[in-house]
Amino acid sequence: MDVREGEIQGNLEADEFESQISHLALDIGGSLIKLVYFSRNNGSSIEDNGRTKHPVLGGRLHFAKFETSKINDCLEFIHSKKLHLGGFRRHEAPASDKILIKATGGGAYKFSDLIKEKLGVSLEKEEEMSCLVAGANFLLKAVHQEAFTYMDGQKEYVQIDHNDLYPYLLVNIGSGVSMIKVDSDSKFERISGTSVGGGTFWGLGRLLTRCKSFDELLELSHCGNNRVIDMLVGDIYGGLDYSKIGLSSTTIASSFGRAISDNKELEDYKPEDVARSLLRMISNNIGQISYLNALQFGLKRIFFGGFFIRGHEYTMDTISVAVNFWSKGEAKAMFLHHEGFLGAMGAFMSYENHDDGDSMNHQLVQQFPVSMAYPGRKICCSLNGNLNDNESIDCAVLQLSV
Ligand SMILES: Nc1ncnc2c1ncn2[C@@H]1O[C@H](COP(=O)(O)OP(=O)(O)O)[C@@H](O)[C@H]1O
Ligand SMILES: CC(C)(COP(=O)(O)O)[C@@H](O)C(=O)NCCC(=O)O
Repeated sequence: MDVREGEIQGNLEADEFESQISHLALDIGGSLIKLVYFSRNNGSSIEDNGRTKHPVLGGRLHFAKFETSKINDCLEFIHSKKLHLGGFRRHEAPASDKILIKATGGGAYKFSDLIKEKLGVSLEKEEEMSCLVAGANFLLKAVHQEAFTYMDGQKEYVQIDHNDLYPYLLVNIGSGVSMIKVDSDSKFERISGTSVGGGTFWGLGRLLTRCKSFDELLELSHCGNNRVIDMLVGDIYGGLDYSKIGLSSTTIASSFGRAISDNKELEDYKPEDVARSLLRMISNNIGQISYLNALQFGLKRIFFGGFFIRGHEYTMDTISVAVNFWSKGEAKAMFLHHEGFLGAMGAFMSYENHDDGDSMNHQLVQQFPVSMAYPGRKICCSLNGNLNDNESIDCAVLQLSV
């Protein structure tokens, strides 16, 4: 089981916690299942522009993930915490079909029957790209220190100007990669994608290194040296730079290229060198394709999400260098703290489209200050802004009478 928030009960006693859960959303991807859910604290009230007082549900957004291949563990987790009761209700439906949980990703289709059978709830499917965009827009606007750059070991938070966020390119590196041009809160287009993504890294890495987990593979790549396997420009040019076309002797000329002439077998290479080379190849390639798409559509800002990144320094550094190199410093790679939860967050946001006569008559609002709640949304979540240690985030639900 790979749950980021094993520690969620740290905030509340289990019983208390379970009774206060509302709104569970799922993103069931090719590799991982992501969960976002809201737990309530005690109510209070805030004023809307100093005039109307609205009741407020203080609470927390929680984030958790499981491997898709271990979906039964995930369903058990949901069941044990009674998270499945946190959907919306169709009052007119028969008892067995009353609760709907928002879900996105291919698994919302693939596992719909299994979830119905095990949890007795139906899935209300939300389109994956819309959810990614809604989640990214929301997190970028609502969470302080959501976006950052990473280059040469330096992490720098990016202040998001709500009036100058669009257009941008969203690159979601999940099992595969989707590239989405985001023009506004509601306008976007998936402009490209590549099948060489996180699933490729993990799949090939597992075969080549015999690592048992993704994190083990990432860790291994920390201490590897890609030069042992990659063919560098210097290997071809007798140690020289190829300055005429701007390539230094240390630039990779051909990923894994040395393996053709070394007369070695796979066992002769250190797994850490293989892992390093693979990570660099995939990250570089995604960075380059992303930049080319950004160039084609005149986009200067590129946000990278998806769990391939995993907050891993070397991955981010490689992507940043690729974007910087190809754009000659014109475009910038930025990363998102909630990288892999964009789709689940977007599915969570889509509860705003439902009025079940209960807790959906509300807005999740920016508590401080209220005016930052962005318009045109019933749920415009958030937050004091800061993330705490267990990755859950404080937020407030403003209950509106509609
Ligand atoms: N614990 C993990 N198990 C498997 N893959 C992981 C894990 N952590 C990170 N990854 C990487 O994240 C990718 C999945 O990212 P994600 O954004 O969840 O996409 P998807 O929606 O396709 O599951 C995997 O292909 C792998 O590269
Ligand atoms: C099919 C997908 C949208 C599914 O999303 P995922 O589970 O990988 O996050 C994604 O894998 C993808 O965009 N693949 C690349 C396909 C292509 O454009 O060639």
